[in-house]
Amino acid sequence: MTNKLYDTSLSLLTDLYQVTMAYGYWKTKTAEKEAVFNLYFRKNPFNGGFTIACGLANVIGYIENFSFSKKDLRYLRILTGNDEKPLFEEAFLDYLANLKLTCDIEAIPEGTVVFPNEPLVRVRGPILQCQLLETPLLNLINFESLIATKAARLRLVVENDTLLEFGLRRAQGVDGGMTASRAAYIGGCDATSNVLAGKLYDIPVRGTHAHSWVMSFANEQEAFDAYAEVLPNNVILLVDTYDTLQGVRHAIETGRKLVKRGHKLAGIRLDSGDLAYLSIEARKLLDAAGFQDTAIVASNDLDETIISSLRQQGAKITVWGVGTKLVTAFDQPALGGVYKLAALRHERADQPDNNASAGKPSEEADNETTDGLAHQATGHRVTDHWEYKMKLSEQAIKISTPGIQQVRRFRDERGFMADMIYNLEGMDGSVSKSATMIDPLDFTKRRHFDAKQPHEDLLVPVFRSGKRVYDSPDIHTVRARVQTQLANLHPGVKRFVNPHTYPVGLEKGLHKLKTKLILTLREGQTQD
Ligand SMILES: Nc1ncnc2c1ncn2[C@@H]1O[C@H](COP(=O)(O)OP(=O)(O)OP(=O)(O)O)[C@@H](O)[C@H]1O
Ligand SMILES: O=P(O)(O)OC[C@H]1O[C@H](OP(=O)(O)OP(=O)(O)O)[C@H](O)[C@@H]1O
Ligand SMILES: O=C(O)c1cccnc1
Repeated sequence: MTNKLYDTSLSLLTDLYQVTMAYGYWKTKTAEKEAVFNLYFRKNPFNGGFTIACGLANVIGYIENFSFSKKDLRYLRILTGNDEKPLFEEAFLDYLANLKLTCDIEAIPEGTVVFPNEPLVRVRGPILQCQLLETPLLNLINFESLIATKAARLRLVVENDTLLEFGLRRAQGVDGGMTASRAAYIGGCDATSNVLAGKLYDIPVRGTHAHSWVMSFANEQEAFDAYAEVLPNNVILLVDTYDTLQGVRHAIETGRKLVKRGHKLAGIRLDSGDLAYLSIEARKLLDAAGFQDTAIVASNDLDETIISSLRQQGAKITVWGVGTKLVTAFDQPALGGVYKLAALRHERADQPDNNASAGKPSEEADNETTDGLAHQATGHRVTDHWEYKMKLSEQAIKISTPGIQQVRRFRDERGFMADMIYNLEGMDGSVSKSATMIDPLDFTKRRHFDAKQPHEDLLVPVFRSGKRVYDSPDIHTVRARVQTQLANLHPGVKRFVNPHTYPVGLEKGLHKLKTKLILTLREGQTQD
């Protein structure tokens, strides 16, 4: 029930520079050079302590449908450079016409809690193909992860109350609305008002009515009675069109008539004014009239801060309708996910690697000379020779991590303890015996894990040589996963004000590899 918006190839849904670089790789005969790219973000959104991974199902749909149609190629053919001459030569367009994705892709399943600098997706394959996937992968993962995280924050605040997503009218266009509804449900909403999202994604749909219904009648009582008459099984009356507490009395009147007909007044909705005060007063009126089971729904520019405050004020609201601030991720409109080249495969098996060590994740790595080391890999290739790549920056946080990365999450009986990023290709099995994790921003901070420490590797195979090897769980399973994942997080990581930083570090061998590479690259710069 996912991906229906992406049942067609969207291979041109990318930045032009990806296509021009693809052309460059093709032209310089490096298109097939094997590369590894990691997709990760550097900072949790909303000044929070965690992020929810989301968007993989749509990534899978995108990749499975990937191809350049005749129409796509016709368009690329007419693109010109500064000199008005065609950008791409015909033979390249023929190459694209026959291009089939053959990448290996690993990803962290949707609904997993993730943290800065961890690869959420790792793409390994011909560099031209990896490059073409950068923009769409970022587009798909960044937005959905952002919205799922926002919804998860709202869920933390509303606890067991009902959370409805009402955002379509304020969403960023059609797709923004659709994917936001999907991600919001995964993050923790109970239902959406978006009917198409309900249909395509199997999300429960719910709703009340608008002020226009009330305004279209001679008076409020008539409007409520008429609504109850036509929809007796879904009576949630919006009471604030004229005078809220008077509106509650009118709703009670309609409720009495409903009860006589064997139905019930399911709820009233407040959409303006002081929601704490009005909900408390409305609750008193409803209870006094015997409508203890009638729920009070609230909406009006809500977000997790306002809801938290309303609950602290003793508001008697049990159903929360959240629109604009959820689907637009109002206080942080983008997750800053990036996609960085982390390794390039050497073509000749006996070629020494002058740029970096093998990044052995073991205690022994310390004792070895790492210069020019050609290492044995334990994966499906007998000998792999990788040149590790990284992007330097003056800001430590912006320096990318090299390597073919995997994330190992350690846990104890209380929940998740720490995540260790390690270099898979440098792995010689010893990481499963014991491992040392180093804080990337303070190398003196270390943690040791022995072989008995329960753990899980987060990235799972999704595509092998372009063929899908992973079935996305249904959306309800993904949604449930978010809650079990959050239950494993220390409360300090989940708090909104100055959250505790969940420990994410580099395995010792990878830390060494990164440090050495930084030094090599900086030296290279000064010599130039
Ligand atoms: N008791 C409360 N504590 C904190 N925030 C509240 C409380 N009651 C309402 N709010 C929030 O205050 C914000 C705006 O309310 P404001 O009074 O400006 O407009 P309004 O109630 O929508 O008025 P109107 O729609 O009549 O113009 C909304 O985001 C609403 O959710
Ligand atoms: O406030 P949001 O979180 O976006 O939730 C959705 C809003 O959409 C509807 O009204 P609309 O905003 O269209 O009109 P109104 O502001 O006049 O109520 C509804 O009554 C909510 O207030
Ligand atoms: O059903 C509702 O009450 C609703 C739907 C969309 C936006 N605001 C409210």
